[in-house]
Amino acid sequence: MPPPDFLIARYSQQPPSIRPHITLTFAQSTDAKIAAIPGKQLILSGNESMQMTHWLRSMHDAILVGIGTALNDDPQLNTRHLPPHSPPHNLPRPVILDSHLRLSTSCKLLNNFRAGSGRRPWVLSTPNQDPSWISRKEALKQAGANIIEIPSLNGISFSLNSSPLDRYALRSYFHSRSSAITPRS
Ligand SMILES: NC(=O)C1=CN([C@@H]2O[C@H](COP(=O)(O)OP(=O)(O)OC[C@H]3O[C@@H](n4cnc5c(N)ncnc54)[C@H](OP(=O)(O)O)[C@@H]3O)[C@@H](O)[C@H]2O)C=CC1
Ligand SMILES: Nc1nc(O)c(N)c(N[C@@H]2O[C@H](COP(=O)(O)O)[C@@H](O)[C@H]2O)n1
Repeated sequence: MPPPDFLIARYSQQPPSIRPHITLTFAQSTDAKIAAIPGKQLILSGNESMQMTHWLRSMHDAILVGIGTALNDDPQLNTRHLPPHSPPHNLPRPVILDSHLRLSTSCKLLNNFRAGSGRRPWVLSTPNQDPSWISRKEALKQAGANIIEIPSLNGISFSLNSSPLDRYALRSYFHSRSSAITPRS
């Protein structure tokens, strides 16, 4: 089963570009909230909206979240709400902004990767000589994460059109948006 026509129409209209295509999405309550009490995941989307999110995930190379979301929600960022398909639906590459390497080695993203049901997560972090950062880096690498070191200026200074990420040929990002992340243009 392909994605719904309105999504195919929308995404086939993209002009060829040297910049990656970025889709920014968030679910919002009727009183304009996107998150609840820290430490508690808030599910706002109904079934149809969630399915659309998962179709969008299947149509992008990567999905970007901040470490706050990774710690709070322990997300999977996969396409499990879509009907089974052979070959399987495309899974987006999880990309996590995490300067201090706070990601848990037992998070679902790494568990799924090790179980063969998710892509290897890429963790964007800030180079650091602190022994505890180095030891967390080794632990996360052992757990399956790909750690990409990017210099930091008030958070990771990533720019989706001219950053080290370009080297990895990701041409489309699905940004599950929190309030915090704003890429530099
Ligand atoms: N309703 C919805 O659709 C969605 C809701 N959410 C909710 O949002 C909440 C999390 O929000 P919050 O913790 O504020 O934000 P994020 O999840 O975006 O995490 C922000 C953290 O990411 C790290 N970071 C590194 N580089 C950057 C950068 N360049 N720009 C911004 N952040 C960077 C920083 O931590 P450090 O300094 O340690 O690197 C920063 O504190 C959760 O409750 C989650 O459920 C999230 C996504 C979608
Ligand atoms: N589409 C959508 N609706 C909501 O109500 C949400 N809370 C979110 N949140 C985003 O999806 C991530 C969870 O993904 P999994 O279900 O674990 O695959 C969460 O971390 C937010 O990025 N999205």
